[in-house]
Amino acid sequence: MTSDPVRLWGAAAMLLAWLLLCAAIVLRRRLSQRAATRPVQWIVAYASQTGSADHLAQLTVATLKTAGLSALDCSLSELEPAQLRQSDRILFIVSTYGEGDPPDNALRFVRAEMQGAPRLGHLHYAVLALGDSSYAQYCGFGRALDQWLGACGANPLFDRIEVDRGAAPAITAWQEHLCHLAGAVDAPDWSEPAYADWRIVERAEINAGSAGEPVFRVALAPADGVFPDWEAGDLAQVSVPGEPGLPREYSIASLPAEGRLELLVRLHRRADGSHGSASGFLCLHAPLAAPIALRVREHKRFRIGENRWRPLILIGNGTGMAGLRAHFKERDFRAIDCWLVFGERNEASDFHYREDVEASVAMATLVRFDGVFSRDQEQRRYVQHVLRESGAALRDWVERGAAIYVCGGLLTMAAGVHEVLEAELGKAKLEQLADEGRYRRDVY
Ligand SMILES: Cc1cc2nc3c(=O)[nH]c(=O)nc-3n(C[C@H](O)[C@H](O)[C@H](O)COP(=O)(O)O)c2cc1C
Repeated sequence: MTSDPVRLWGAAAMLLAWLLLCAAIVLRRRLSQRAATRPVQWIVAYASQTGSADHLAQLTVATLKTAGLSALDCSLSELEPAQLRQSDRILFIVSTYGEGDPPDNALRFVRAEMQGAPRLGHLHYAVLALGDSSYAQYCGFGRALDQWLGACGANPLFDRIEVDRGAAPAITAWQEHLCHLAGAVDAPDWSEPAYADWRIVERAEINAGSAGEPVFRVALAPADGVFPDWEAGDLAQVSVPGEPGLPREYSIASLPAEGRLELLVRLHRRADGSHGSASGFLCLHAPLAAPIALRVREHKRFRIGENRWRPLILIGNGTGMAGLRAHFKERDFRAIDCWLVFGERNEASDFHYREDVEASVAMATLVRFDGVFSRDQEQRRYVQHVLRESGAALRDWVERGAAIYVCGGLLTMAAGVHEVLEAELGKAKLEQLADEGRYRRDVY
């Protein structure tokens, strides 16, 4: 021990310096930890069946980020209970399906959250509801969600905006609110890709003698010969002359490698006997040489995506064969099991793409094919009957990792198929498959 005051002061100074250094290190680490765990400022939660809400969510996030804010998008089912209870800003972009029902990727949220009434007084939110005013329950899910959030005490940033069939003014109104919230001056360009001129290269009625309305196979090619890229599952939007701003969407049945874009179009007949404007145009009135305004729309939720190496169960009816054909055609290039269940009225007249189905069966791409023709026997029989009778096979395929793709009429097929899948696989399992992107539907 020393009693020399100079040495004692020196030691004290060194100790102080060391303590200060330690404090600085701890403080710096704390600050950087806080920065790393700082919650994201904006969450954009979407619920989408055919990708429009999903696409708008991505644009919304990009706009917020451009203004220097932190933002992330997720599907409503991916929104964690803690995120809902802790975030103070969430933007909801949701569409409506069925008869006022939520899209598939909102089902978990509806069951887990909307049955209850968590206290959300801290939350500021806005709802962009996508819908179609020709349905009785216009924007039904968006309205229900908005009402529920209000009842839980959440605070609307501005009134719900409803978008009727993608109408541009409503989307512009949403953009303006966003720019205001983000403190941005210039609204970014959200315009959709332009239509290109296409021409019909072949058009044929393919169900002569059918008990149903005529179905046409319409093959198109771009006027400039340059095919855009698309994938199995994607959609073609056709702008009908005289009806700008209301494009009609059709599942694309072919792949770019085939050198044509094929659609299956059922000629729609109205109650007064006149033809639907879009189907009448494509099937009957559009002259073969005249330009048709068309653009391809990516349909992420019906693409193969993460399911590329999984066995596939393809289920559909009627013109839903279009979306399924693109998927099994693509499989011809890869040896992975595919099971197709297709329903129509009569085998003789309504077996769309018969040659392609038979070719894929011969190539063993389709290791199982069930054609279910409802009127070929006394008792009406539909795809859901085959699925019910094949419960063990269904479970086995899903056990082996299969993904399920459903394309066709909602009321004429998909609702019944959904019920059978729930019964055979279990409600929780089907929900889990939907969450994992292993149950995908393109229904209309
Ligand atoms: C089978 C089917 C059922 C629909 N039911 C409704 C409905 O009940 N109410 C509504 O407002 N819109 C309804 N729509 C329209 C969709 O909500 C609308 O097309 C929306 O823009 C789709 O957005 P998404 O691509 O994000 O799923 C329905 C669409 C389809 C194909």
